Amino acid sequence: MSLLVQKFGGTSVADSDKILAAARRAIQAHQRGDQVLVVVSARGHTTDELVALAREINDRPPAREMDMLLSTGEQVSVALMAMAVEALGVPAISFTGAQIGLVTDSFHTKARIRNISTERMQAALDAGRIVIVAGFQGVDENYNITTLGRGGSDTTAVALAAVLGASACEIYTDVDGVYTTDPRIVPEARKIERISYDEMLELASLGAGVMHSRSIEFAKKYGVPIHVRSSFSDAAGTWIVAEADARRLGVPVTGAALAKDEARITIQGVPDRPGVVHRIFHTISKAAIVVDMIVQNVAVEGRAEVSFTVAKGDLPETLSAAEAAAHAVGAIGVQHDAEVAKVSVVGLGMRTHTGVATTMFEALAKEGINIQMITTSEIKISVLVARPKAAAALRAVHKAFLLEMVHAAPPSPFVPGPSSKRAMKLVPLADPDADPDLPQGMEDLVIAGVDLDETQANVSLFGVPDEPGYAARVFRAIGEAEVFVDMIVQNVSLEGMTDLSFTVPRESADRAAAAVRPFGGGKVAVEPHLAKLAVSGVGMRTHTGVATAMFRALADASINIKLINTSEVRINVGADSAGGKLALESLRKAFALDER
Ligand SMILES: Nc1ncnc2c1ncn2[C@@H]1O[C@H](COP(=O)(O)OP(=O)(O)O)[C@@H](O)[C@H]1O
Ligand SMILES: N[C@@H](CC(=O)OP(=O)(O)O)C(=O)O
Repeated sequence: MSLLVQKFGGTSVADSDKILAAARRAIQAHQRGDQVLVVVSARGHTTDELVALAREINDRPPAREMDMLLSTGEQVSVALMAMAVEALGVPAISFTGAQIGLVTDSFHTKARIRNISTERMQAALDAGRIVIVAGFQGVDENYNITTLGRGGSDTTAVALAAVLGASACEIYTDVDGVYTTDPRIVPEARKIERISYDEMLELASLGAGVMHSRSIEFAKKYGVPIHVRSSFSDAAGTWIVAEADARRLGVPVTGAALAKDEARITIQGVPDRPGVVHRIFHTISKAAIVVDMIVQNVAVEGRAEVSFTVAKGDLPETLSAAEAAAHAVGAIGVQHDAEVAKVSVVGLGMRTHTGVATTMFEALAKEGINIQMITTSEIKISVLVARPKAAAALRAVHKAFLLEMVHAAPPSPFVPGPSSKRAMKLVPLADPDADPDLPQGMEDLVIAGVDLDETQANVSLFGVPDEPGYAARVFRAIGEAEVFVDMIVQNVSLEGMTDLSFTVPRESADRAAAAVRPFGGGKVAVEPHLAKLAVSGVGMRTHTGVATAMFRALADASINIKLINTSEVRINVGADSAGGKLALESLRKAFALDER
């Protein structure tokens, strides 16, 4: 008998009819012979209403009391859902997070799961009941109620599927799957039949609100297939699965996303020497701010510009941290823009297709949209644009990659394998016999590897005019010279001019330099010996300290950082090749230690 986890989001339990409809779905699966565990969120906009209510009373409500309050939304839902299932004639039992021993750390309003006890749920399932669990909540070691951060019910559902060895985790929502982009902004968006964990992780963090990034990290770590589908229809939705099951040949881009509420901070005139980048991000991560797009390009006259983005709401705190950091490292100043948005494309196919960046930049150029910043990773390209242009930029990019067509012919439906105990061995909390080599908490960071690539060269083009169409023309010329570009970094322009850096295979560096020489001020620099260092793993974004730890390890080895780009699953740094091996050693040492 296999076990199915079904999660119903706020929109799917908004009123009593919807609760009854969700209960019927759970019962259908139960009647097919599955054991069924249901995770529910607070009804409709309950959580938002509770947040607003708290703010009416106290504009800085204590985080512990906030969790006490917010967790009530899900408690209402589980009770009603259990009543609905019982009303339809099937035995059910509801549990809060505390009642299933979902133990978290004590970071109120953004707690991480450490451990879950399966006994009580398993006993109820074995007794033939449908088990209903409150999403989004847990309890710390001292029995304080905690919540997992907004959207956290997805994480609860996937975590329960992981520890119980469910055959799949179904996420029921108000759309019938993951779309090529947000269908509210681009009505031509198409449903994606299958997507890999890494692509979904990128899309989720880049703005596709349909799934919570942390839940995908869980699914990847524990191998849980996720099926995102509509609560209001029986149509197959989107399967989020391992790469081998998701690959689509011939398609470079799987989806596009928009993060609307971003703010950009630039630290100007940062001295180009080892340790400086580490000091900057250490100061910012100490303020518990999640830094997103980090861009540093090659220094001019011993000074570089370091830019990064944060959620707009975090801007005031970030600015004070950035100003302190700038002062500490002897930078010239801090500049910011609160009116920016990030548009990204994601696809496994980018690893093998050339010209993806050019297509994206040309689509934006055609709409007259200026690209303020560029950063890339193996499977994504992100650009920063002015917020009022964001929706038009997303539509243009979606169209350029023919995303309204590529998913029209669905592959055969994914069939999950039999239920198996895929869960990693979990160490009981505070167990004196715990194996120090195993993660202590389910959401601990897992570093998969540290790599050194010494085959690349860096090409920088200085004095590029900051106007629409430039990046498109430059990368078209590189494409025509048949050069495969790996990392692209363009920092924000401060005086109407910007610099563009990119990495290419060493043997094609001169060809690339010749191709871009006609552009900009014509000043091109080739750094033929670049060491590209990468740290990859699961939890890189949610554990903000990873980039900082990487920069610290490089600073300790006196390695100067020249280029940075980050993604959900990887942080890449370009450094002087002379120190490559030393840097690799230093990183290996740094990440052998458990981060938290
Ligand atoms: N790429 C995407 N595919 C599907 N939906 C998306 C995407 N990007 C954003 N969305 C939005 O996410 C919404 C569903 O997420 P959410 O409101 O959190 O649901 P729930 O309350 O069920 O958890 C959809 O209504 C859709 O507008
Ligand atoms: N109710 C919580 C948790 C959650 O995950 O909700 P939903 O599944 O509706 O996104 C929130 O609004 O953040």
